Amino acid sequence: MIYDLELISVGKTYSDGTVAVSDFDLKVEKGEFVAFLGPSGCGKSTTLRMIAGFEDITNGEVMMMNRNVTHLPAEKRPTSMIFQNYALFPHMTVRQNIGFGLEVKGLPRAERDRKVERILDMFDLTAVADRKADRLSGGQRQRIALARGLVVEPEILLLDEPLGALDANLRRIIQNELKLLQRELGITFIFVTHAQSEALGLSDRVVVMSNGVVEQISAPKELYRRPATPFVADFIGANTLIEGRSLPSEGGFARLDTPLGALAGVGAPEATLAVIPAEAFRLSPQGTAGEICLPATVTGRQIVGATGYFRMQLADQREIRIETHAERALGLDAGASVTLALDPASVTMIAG
Ligand SMILES: Nc1ncnc2c1ncn2[C@@H]1O[C@H](COP(=O)(O)OP(=O)(O)OP(=O)(O)O)[C@@H](O)[C@H]1O
Repeated sequence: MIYDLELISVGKTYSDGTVAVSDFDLKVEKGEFVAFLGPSGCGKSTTLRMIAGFEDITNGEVMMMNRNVTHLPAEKRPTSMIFQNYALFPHMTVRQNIGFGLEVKGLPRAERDRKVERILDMFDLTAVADRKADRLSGGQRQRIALARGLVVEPEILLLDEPLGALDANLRRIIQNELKLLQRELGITFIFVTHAQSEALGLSDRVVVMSNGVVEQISAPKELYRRPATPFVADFIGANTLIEGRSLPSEGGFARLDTPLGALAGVGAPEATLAVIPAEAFRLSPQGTAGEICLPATVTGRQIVGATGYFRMQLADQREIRIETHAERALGLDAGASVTLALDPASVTMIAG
């Protein structure tokens, strides 16, 4: 199998001793959209810059299409990078900005012009092609940055929080455009973001990072349904984490002895942490066969249209929030005792 991009145990220690990334392994197929997601400072940008060739690699190797590019300068790599602040040249026109990369590569004038015109048309920028880049809106600048990255026809496009400077509305619009564009061109995208919804909504796979290490690499749905580490369980979605002591498995489910009683879920028998997504809790007087039933007390309730929002206290005093149909919420005021049912298939058991 030939991968577009392969990171083999890649690490980066800055000269001041900061370990920004350790042992990063990743294989990316042609045309995949991969997001690097994690809190500020977790090493996302450093990894992207190492892939681009803007940052020396301390350990490990970077391969692109079976070729070792670890020590290849940035301009010789089949990559192109788009920065959060777009890094446009303000005094150059849109056309000059887009053509700059081709000029650096030494393409003949006629070919350069042809490529630039084509991409201006594709990004709907022909009308503003002769304007200076600093006389444009955020959305237009964003398009220019994308056009500039794509005009050099990279195999891999690297995007470092490219939508970070846009307001929420424009961000949504450009997210859609970006996804369509990526599908259409079939180019591999590596996208850095700290916005969970952006990573889960746009990418084929998400790499979750924390403190310079990869926590999990999964498709968005899998990441959401089956977090593999306590960090991911806490960072993605709205989960309740309950620690316990492992019990023998039963009925194909791992089991834990917890302060709430025995819990069952999907995972290894030696797991010690139950991860319960907010939407898995169901208000039900007796549950159905095979479900786990937990007693709870209503501590707060709000009805908005057809939805009832509850705060509930579990037996170990922790508070959780659940949503249900408004009609089920009627009569359940603060202080009411209820039973919450849980399907063990929706619970994930992991090592704590
Ligand atoms: N040039 C540098 N010299 C020393 N340490 C650095 C340098 N650049 C980044 N770091 C450190 O390396 C770690 C990773 O930084 P990096 O910018 O890769 O994180 P990030 O996940 O991209 O964060 P953000 O979302 O804030 O951009 C941080 O601890 C950061 O302070």
